[in-house]
Amino acid sequence: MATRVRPSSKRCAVIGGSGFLGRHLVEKLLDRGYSVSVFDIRQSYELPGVTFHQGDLCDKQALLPALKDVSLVFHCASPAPASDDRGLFERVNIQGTRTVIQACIEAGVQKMVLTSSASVVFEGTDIENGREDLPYAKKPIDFYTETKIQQEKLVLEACDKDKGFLTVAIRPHGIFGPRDPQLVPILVDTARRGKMKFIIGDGTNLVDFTFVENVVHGHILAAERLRPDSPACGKPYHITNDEPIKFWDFMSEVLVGLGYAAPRYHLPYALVYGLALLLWLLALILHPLVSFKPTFTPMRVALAGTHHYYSCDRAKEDLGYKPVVGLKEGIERTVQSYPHLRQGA
Ligand SMILES: NC(=O)C1=CN([C@@H]2O[C@H](COP(=O)(O)OP(=O)(O)OC[C@H]3O[C@@H](n4cnc5c(N)ncnc54)[C@H](O)[C@@H]3O)[C@@H](O)[C@H]2O)C=CC1
Ligand SMILES: CC(C)CCC[C@@H](C)[C@H]1CC[C@H]2C3=C(CC[C@]12C)[C@@]1(C)CCC(=O)C[C@@H]1CC3
Repeated sequence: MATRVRPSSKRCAVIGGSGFLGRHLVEKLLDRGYSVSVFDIRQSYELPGVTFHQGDLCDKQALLPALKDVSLVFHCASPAPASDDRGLFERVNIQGTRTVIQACIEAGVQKMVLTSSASVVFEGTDIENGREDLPYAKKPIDFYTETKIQQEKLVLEACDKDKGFLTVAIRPHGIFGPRDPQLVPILVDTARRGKMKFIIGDGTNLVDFTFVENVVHGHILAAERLRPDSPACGKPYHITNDEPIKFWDFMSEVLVGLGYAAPRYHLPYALVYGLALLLWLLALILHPLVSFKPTFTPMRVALAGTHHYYSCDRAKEDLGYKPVVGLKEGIERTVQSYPHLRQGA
């Protein structure tokens, strides 16, 4: 009689493992003795101990070989929020996540950890010390957020102890660190174009920025604590640095660290948000004729001018989470890692 080989608990797959967070996660998993199978639409590096599978996660047949003999799957793939492409977000984050779940069940995967986002509850207005029981945003701020909500619901609803398929979602916020393709590069590009002179609003709004290694730590704890008797089954967890900082202080520290001037002049929030909305609408209407991508999108302006910080008490209680790198050290290490983005480089 053919016996099915039980996948090793130290063999895992990282979907989206070529990305910023995914690669940091892969590196930490290797350090901890896991062997890793990466599935991504592109291959961005090579590492001993990692098997790469290149393909689109919407294609179940392409996914299955990457999940062979794997007991644990991390799903951290998503199109970049800046693409603002509704069709792409729906295809990858919603239909693609359905396919990932089906493929995991078919391949006998036992645990799945989704990288969701704390933004699933953000509607563009203040959130102070938000807990996981806040309702999902009824009016999500953009297509990215809208599809992250659907994605998280799909994954958490798929948790089924009887079938032996356990799921959990990690909701990070404002991830930063070495090799981030988004936050620091966009910030520096905006500064180089002379557009980082202004503070939107009064500059006192508190925000979470989370060093990438803390986000990785939260993912691995969730995976290792996820068992049929664990409170983590089918639940979302905020993972932050647990050190909310003024949005504009964080921006200034990064800018000054890289040799640029800190923003100084204040502009009223409502005015900038209104202009950003107008530009976004113009870009949408004129899209077939002219293509332009405004830097100050309504989403970025809302993130820059409101409080959005979250409690990670639930992760502390259920997962034993505690940040492993403080904000000050995280910022220093990030700034050091971008010599090519320094002023004058
Ligand atoms: N960067 C941030 O501040 C935050 C990110 N997140 C979430 O964290 C996750 C990772 O984000 P990052 O590492 O920042 O992004 P990233 O863009 O660096 O990585 C995403 C990876 O997904 C891959 N991918 C995209 N579409 C795919 C497809 N159809 N099939 C296979 N692979 C595909 C990309 O090639 C890329 O390597 C995402 O789910 C994102 O929504 C959540 C909160 C904050
Ligand atoms: C032009 C400036 C006003 C802002 C420059 C920095 C921004 C690019 C970033 C500040 C907060 C960041 C953020 C995200 C992307 C990059 C920022 C807008 C996310 C939208 C990434 C995906 C998420 O799930 C939530 C993040 C919130 C914070």
